[in-house]
Amino acid sequence: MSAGSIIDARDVDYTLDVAGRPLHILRKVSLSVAPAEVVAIVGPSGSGKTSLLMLLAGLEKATDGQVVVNGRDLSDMNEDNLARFRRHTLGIVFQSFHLIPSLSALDNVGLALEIAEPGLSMAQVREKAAAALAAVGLEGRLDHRPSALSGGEQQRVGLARASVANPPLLLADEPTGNLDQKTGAIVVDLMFDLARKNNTAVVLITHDPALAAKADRVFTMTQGQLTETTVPKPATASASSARKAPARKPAARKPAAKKPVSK
Ligand SMILES: Nc1ncnc2c1ncn2[C@@H]1O[C@H](COP(=O)(O)OP(=O)(O)OP(=O)(O)O)[C@@H](O)[C@H]1O
Repeated sequence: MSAGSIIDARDVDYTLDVAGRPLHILRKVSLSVAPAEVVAIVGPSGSGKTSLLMLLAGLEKATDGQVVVNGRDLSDMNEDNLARFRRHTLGIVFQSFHLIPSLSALDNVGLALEIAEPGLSMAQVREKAAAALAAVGLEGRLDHRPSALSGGEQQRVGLARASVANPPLLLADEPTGNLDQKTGAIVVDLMFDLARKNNTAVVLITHDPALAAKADRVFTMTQGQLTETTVPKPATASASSARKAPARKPAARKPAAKKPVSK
């Protein structure tokens, strides 16, 4: 395993038992991501991208191989430890935002922070949540509920919520899937800028090669196999791959009738 990686997945197989037959979703997938590195995964629908993200989040277990995130081998962890790991290590950005409709933008973000850092006072929670929303340009929308926000604004709230506890890793599954192209590009720029400023690693899943090209490295998933892709950098992309990752402190999808095939 590479020393100091935020993600080190090695030879990961993920096979489901569907109606008594094995469905091989991931085959010998390996992925190593450095702290503060921004990577994108593209690939056709059904190729296994979301499944890989689920394994990295500890929401599904690999059938074979090893998934190590932030130094923790996820296959060894029970549900309590996995929940704790997720609270302190991950921010997740979803395609359909998943904001709580009855709560304001501030409270959506504040609630996530309270869960991640239960020791904070209400004043600290409000202050940090407001700062996270200001960091995504929503300082004027703190009291707005999701229904009063545009799609792009809702996804910015989702981004503020995912990053408010300053996790070392952001996982984003098609975060622009419900946005028009221009708004999607703005949200991805914001996500990558924020991650680079906070030294947060990102795994972005996207269908859009132009968005993927903004990442430090791009991978392609094809029929459950992951390969690194050489992508010419757009002239305006930040050259963050040249940046030295500084030391930092460590910090859902188809519910399904399925069960992993045991090794
Ligand atoms: N719970 C499940 N039961 C049966 N098949 C599943 C289940 N979850 C995933 N699959 C299958 O596994 C394959 C990979 O799915 P996955 O969602 O990981 O692909 P994806 O690349 O993220 O696709 P998309 O881009 O459309 O979201 C697909 O063929 C999918 O139908």
